[in-house]
Amino acid sequence: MSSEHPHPDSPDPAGAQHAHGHNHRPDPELYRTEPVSFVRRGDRLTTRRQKTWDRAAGSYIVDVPRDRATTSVAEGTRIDWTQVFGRRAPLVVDIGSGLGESTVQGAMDHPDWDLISVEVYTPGLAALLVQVEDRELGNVRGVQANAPEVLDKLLPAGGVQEVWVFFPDPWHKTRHHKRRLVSPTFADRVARVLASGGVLRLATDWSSYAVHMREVMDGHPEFENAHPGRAAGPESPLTRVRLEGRELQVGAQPVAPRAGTLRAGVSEATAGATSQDPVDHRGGWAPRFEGRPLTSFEAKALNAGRLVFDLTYRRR
Ligand SMILES: C[S@@+](CC[C@H](N)C(=O)[O-])C[C@H]1O[C@@H](n2cnc3c(N)ncnc32)[C@H](O)[C@@H]1O
Repeated sequence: MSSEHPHPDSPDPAGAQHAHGHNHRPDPELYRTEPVSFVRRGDRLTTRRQKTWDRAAGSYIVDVPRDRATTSVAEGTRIDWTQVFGRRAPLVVDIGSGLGESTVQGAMDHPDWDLISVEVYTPGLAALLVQVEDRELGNVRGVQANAPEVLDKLLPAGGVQEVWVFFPDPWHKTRHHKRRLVSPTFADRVARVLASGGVLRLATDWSSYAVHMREVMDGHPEFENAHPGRAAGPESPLTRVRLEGRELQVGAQPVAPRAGTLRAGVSEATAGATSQDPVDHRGGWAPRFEGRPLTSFEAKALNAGRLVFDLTYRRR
């Protein structure tokens, strides 16, 4: 997957620089009120995916009226999911579904659920369609649109059972943090669509993003951590990253060493650590979600020595 996904931090994303620099290339995303969390990438499909797309997109990719950008959702759009799936079933929304592995796994494990893959990347959705056809899954649909707009405009208040955000683009550079998908406003959006008792599942292989996610979600009044205090202290993956210098091989940019007892090279990732105490006393990390397949993307992170942080929050 990563070979198909150029790292969002490598090229300067459209708009992040050109909007302020001397190169005034128009940015089609700038009309939006918030920076988007993705960079549009090549949409070229392999022959198999193209054939599948041509045959199956009409049935499985939900038709979304657009505003200005091709990934936008026009104001006033409503979707009747009962009509789309032909039944009323618990809705699970996989945001930034990549090549669709988690969606497909969820659909196979829970034929009684309906799964919605939200992804802007056409080859990802085409890969999803290949699996949906191969496995004859009737309980999956794809939506090709910007996730915050999907949450606001296409999903009913209190109508969703689970929202999954697995390995969102990390946006390492400080000036790009505003592009991170998980933010307080994102949490508000998820809170609106989740039913009471519904669940938000998060996973990332970057400790700085994990700390940020935990900060945002622990601070949100509508959510409670499903595993408060779990894996704190020496058990915490965060403690291990801090002490073992596991993010030395960061691809995107060199990580800044911190002063004090932390090993040189431990990143800003380490946000929240004091130079005296690298131990994560708070914990709250969830066990690995068993419904999350090991994607090639996650395998690559593990091979690079990074750890994976799972978080689960329940809507009050
Ligand atoms: C790093 S990949 C992870 C894919 C998958 N969840 C996994 O675990 O392998 C992140 C994906 O999120 C998608 N994405 C990022 N921002 C998005 C947004 N605002 N709306 C929809 N998809 C988005 C990207 O196109 C990319 O495919």
